[in-house]
Amino acid sequence: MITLTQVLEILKKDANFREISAENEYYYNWNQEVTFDTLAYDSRKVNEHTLFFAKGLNFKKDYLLDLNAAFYISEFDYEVALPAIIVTDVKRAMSLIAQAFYDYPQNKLKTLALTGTKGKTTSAYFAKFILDEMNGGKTALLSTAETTLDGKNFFKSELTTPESLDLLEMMAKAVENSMTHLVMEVSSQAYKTERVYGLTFDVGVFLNISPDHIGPVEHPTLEDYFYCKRQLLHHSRYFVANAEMNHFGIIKEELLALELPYAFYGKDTENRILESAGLHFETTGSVAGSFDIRLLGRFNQENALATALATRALGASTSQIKVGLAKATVPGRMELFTAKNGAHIYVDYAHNGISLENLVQVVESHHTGKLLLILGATGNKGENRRHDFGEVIENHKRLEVILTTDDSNHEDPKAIANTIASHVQRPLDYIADREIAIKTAISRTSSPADAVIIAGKGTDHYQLLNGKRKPYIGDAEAAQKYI
Ligand SMILES: CC(=O)N[C@H]1[C@@H](OP(=O)(O)OP(=O)(O)OC[C@H]2O[C@@H](n3ccc(=O)[nH]c3=O)[C@H](O)[C@@H]2O)O[C@H](CO)[C@@H](O)[C@@H]1O[C@H](C)C(=O)N[C@@H](C)C(=O)N[C@H](CCC(=O)O)C(=O)O
Ligand SMILES: Nc1ncnc2c1ncn2[C@@H]1O[C@H](COP(=O)(O)OP(=O)(O)OP(=O)(O)O)[C@@H](O)[C@H]1O
Repeated sequence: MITLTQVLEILKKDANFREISAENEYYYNWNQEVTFDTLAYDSRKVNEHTLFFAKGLNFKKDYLLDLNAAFYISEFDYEVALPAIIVTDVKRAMSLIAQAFYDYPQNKLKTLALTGTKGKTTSAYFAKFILDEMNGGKTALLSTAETTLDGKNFFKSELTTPESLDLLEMMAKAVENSMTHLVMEVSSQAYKTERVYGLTFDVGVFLNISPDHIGPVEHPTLEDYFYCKRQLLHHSRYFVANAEMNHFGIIKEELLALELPYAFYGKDTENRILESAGLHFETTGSVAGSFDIRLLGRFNQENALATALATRALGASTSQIKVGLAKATVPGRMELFTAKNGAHIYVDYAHNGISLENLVQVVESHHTGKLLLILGATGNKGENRRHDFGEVIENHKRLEVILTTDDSNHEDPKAIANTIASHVQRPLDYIADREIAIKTAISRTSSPADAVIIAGKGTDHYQLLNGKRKPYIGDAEAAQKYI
């Protein structure tokens, strides 16, 4: 519960309050106390005691007409019967009011936030497995792949970082469920749209940066994308950063200016990977030791080192880090299945050129036999991926490729496949049905030297076709069905 007095205090303190607008008059104070028992940003989820947030690009005045709520908060006076609290920034207001409404759950959890272009989900799972070793399974997790608020039940997330209202409600549930730690991914959009406004994390991690999420609905430029991600530096008590990432210089300068305690990793720092083999690596520095992980690839060892440093800052011992990392699996990221003939089937979420290149390189270096690739490209978005995928296939002549459907949406999957194939000199197969494509690829393997890479969908159990999500068995399930 929260009162109108508390709401106005929060907004005034944040220099976000403009006025209350009611019945054609403006007020700085309201002479009657009001108690709100729910907060909502969806007009379909209100009651007469709700404080409603009118926000969003697609918000319509119609949602407020005849709305049975107590007050609404907005940047815009819609001049409707319902009294309005007018603010300069509704999303900031939503975050701060939600924190008070849920009694500041962030202060009752030790929080670890991860950002970066690649590796957030993988590192978030690594961190959860390590912290679970330390706290006996009391780590809540908010990731692109899955969310858990009790450490046992997992559900699929809609956004990488939820809207502040949902986020604070989830944090409060985690506290109610006796969780002691929360690991979460913080996307650049979260900072751009104030989903984490007013939150400070115990540990922040910056994994890497490369051009991504640049476009009309996300970030106008790489500068904006990077700047938004760097906001995590300003909202962490301790920071871990990859010294090998692009533009690391400014991160270092910014951290020094903030006088924040930090750990850097990568060459030319004390925290380095010394020796690295398939699933084993050795490190030097504050978490020196030898570690095993279940995911191939040097970048996953870097994710593991970043996570080791971050969880160390939260009190994890080297042995807890070792055990956690050795146990960690990540849904849809380098999931490995072994066929009866010994061939390895890799299911990975890689859905752009860079990720696919990394993935293929890793698998190629571990398999001397046949290398099959199941791949499609999304329709009506990321069109340049078709060219990038073509380049990867062209660069790796050993790949035997079966092109297939991957969220073709309003486009023809065959036409998408033809565009990928147009960038490749050799012929590629095409099987529209993704499950049959997977079955076919597995049937073409014969020994442990062979591998099938199923790229793109990761944990998705749907195909986006003609604007609708149609049920799909899932890559991992299809792999297990036919091995
Ligand atoms: C830019 C942005 O933050 N967009 C998110 C935001 O949209 P918005 O605030 O503009 O709201 P909107 O969808 O235009 O809808 C308007 C409002 O009308 C309300 N409504 C609607 C219908 C009705 O009858 N009554 C009503 O009140 C809705 O509840 C909503 O509050 O709030 C919506 C939920 O309230 C999100 O679904 C939406 O995510 C969009 C769709 C999205 O996909 N965002 C992506 C770009 C994103 O955030 N991605 C990052 C990941 C990036 C990464 O991988 O690194 C993420 O964190 O997920
Ligand atoms: N540190 C890394 N550097 C480069 N590539 C990586 C790294 N970690 C993971 N990848 C690759 O990127 C893919 C996505 O990994 P993951 O889901 O962990 O990242 P993410 O940051 O959550 O991604 P997204 O923002 O696309 O959801 C993996 O399937 C893997 O191929």
